[in-house]
Amino acid sequence: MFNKVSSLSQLKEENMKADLEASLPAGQEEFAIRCRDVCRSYGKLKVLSNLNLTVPQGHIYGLLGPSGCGKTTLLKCIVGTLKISRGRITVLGKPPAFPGHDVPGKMVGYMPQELALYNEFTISDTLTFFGRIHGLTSKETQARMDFLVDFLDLPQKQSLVRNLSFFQTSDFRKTLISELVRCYVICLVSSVSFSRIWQHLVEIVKTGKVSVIITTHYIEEARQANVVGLMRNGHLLAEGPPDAVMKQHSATTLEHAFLQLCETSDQIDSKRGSSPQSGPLETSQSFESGRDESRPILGIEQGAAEEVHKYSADWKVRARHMLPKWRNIAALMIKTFVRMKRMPGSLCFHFLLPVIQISLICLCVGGDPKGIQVAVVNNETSPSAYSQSLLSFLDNSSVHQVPLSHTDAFDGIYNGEYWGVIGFGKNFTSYLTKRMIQRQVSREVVDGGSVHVWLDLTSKMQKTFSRIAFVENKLGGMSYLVALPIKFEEPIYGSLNTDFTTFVTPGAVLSITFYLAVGLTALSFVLERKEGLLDRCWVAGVSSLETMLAHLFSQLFVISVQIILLLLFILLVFKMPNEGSLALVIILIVLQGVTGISFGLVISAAIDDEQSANQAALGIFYPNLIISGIIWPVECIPYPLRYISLALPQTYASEALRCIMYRGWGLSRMMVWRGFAVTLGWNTFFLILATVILKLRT
Ligand SMILES: Nc1ncnc2c1ncn2[C@@H]1O[C@H](COP(=O)(O)OP(=O)(O)OP(=O)(O)O)[C@@H](O)[C@H]1O
Repeated sequence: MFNKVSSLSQLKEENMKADLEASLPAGQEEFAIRCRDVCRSYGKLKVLSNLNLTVPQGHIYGLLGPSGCGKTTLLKCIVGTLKISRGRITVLGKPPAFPGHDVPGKMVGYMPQELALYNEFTISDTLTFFGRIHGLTSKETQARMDFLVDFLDLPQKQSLVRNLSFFQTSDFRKTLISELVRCYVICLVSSVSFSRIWQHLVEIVKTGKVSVIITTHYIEEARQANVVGLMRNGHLLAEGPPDAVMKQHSATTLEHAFLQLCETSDQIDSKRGSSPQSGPLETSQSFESGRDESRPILGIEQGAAEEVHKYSADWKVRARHMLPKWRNIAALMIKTFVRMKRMPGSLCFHFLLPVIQISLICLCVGGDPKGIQVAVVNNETSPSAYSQSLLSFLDNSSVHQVPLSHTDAFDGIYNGEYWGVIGFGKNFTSYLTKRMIQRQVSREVVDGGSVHVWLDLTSKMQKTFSRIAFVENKLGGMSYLVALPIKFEEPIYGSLNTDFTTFVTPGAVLSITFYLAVGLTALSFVLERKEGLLDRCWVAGVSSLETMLAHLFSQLFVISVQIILLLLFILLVFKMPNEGSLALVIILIVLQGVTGISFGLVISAAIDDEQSANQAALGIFYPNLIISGIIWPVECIPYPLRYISLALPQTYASEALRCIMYRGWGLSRMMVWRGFAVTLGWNTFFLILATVILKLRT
């Protein structure tokens, strides 16, 4: 076993030498990281307070301190994913996130406390992904993969991460970063209790060009580090080699030394607190008696006054720094596709969901009602009576007529068995004839010559407005037949058979595409942020714009398949008319999908937990559906609300899609281009907003 480890170590050392053959830039040999008077707050909570820390080049630095003292915050500031409020940090000679400086980027490796692995990835997928974002060739990745699998005794490369044991996963995470990255500074937010991994890190720093900073709250674990920094309440109490720190405080363990330092710090605090002249404890004391911690340690010399560094970068370097890198976008897209491939059930569900939704709308919304039970009380018995003729006009597939006596009909409607009662008096035919022939008739004749209708307008009827409308229309139609015949000519647009489904479908297609896209993306960053994967990628040099574009492009693939299936169903299965350009129809739906993706990205960037992200996505669904004129015309919306409706992403777009599909209009018509313009405007706004939020939050 030992032989295997040492030969692997040799191989590893050779790899490291090859990787680090390019020497560090001049002036950076002394120290890897230097923090001076660093302050950082979360709102009113001051987490880092005038912190000074120095990590010499080629050392393992153990950053120790109790939970919540600010270790992770400090590491995030060092790797450039968090901005400091005050002070100065230099990593390998320049501040983090300085244009052209590869921190964050290939010079720094970071493994957060969270899992930071994709559970549905195999070991091979994981290494390939991280290798890609660190710019390794596939050959290099393969060599490192072989080393890791042997070194950690991992199962097959094709084993899923979720199937690894707890310890295998933990070791895999910790070693992954140091193994893959050709970096000069490695930051690990976790304890490294496994001796083989310590040994591994010791070998890495032996090259003299790599420095490691490890945070832990298990103080004794850091005895093996070259330097330790004891941290409390956001600043360092002491910094130095572990033996020196213990000797300084005549302690046998680091833990005792730390306790002693805490007591001293508390005493100084209380003394200062009791003296009116004294200020807060601004700078901490190092292990060298009386020495301010901001002064050099471990022989690193520094002038009495802090040298004021001025950094500048060429505009070309700045521009290159801002521009998205295709390599990173491609790596993130491939990652998303691999995840999709590993979850085929979920992918099929995403593809089929819009088809199921639009099919349900076409089948269940807007059609004619069937089998409505209506009681008929006809007091005329003659087969040639007008009442019989009028009843024969009713569509029997919709209205099921139940001939009953007056008492039974009313008992039935009171018991909820019938939707209505249609009644004819016994002299209906003769009175109706009189109404048609005579100029003036008595009230009795008017009443006896009318069809009497009693409807149950509660519950069922109210819930199904279209059915009421239908019943009223059918029954009302009988009076039109007598009094006011209307002939509908061939319509200008649409057909006489146009129903509610036809009106709803274009808006429904846009709405389904939009909301499924929101659903696909609203949780994307939330989950990745929670798992530490976003931090992990950002430290590797992936920018928020690249993350955004990668999500947009990969989700575009999913919505394209959804749109193709949707169109096949509405045009071929449900035979919705399309008089206009199919290309325009497709482009408008795709653009609405992009609006949904970018809105999802805004939610994802702004919100931290799944529940709130889900609530935000669901919360806007119904109001937007109602006031976008999708299920009922905008003209019915009362005025102040109508202005809001017109500004929404789907109101003009639904109108445009209806105009293209049913009127055959093109982009020259204002009602069409307005839908495209509003959609493009929202896309741009959401994408910029999501990028800005992501950037501000790092
Ligand atoms: N995003 C955040 N928003 C608000 N407060 C935060 C945030 N992240 C950390 N904190 C708070 O800052 C303080 C320091 O947190 P930090 O994670 O840096 O400590 P730590 O020493 O790394 O602790 P641990 O070892 O338990 O991870 C804690 O009180 C924590 O609650």
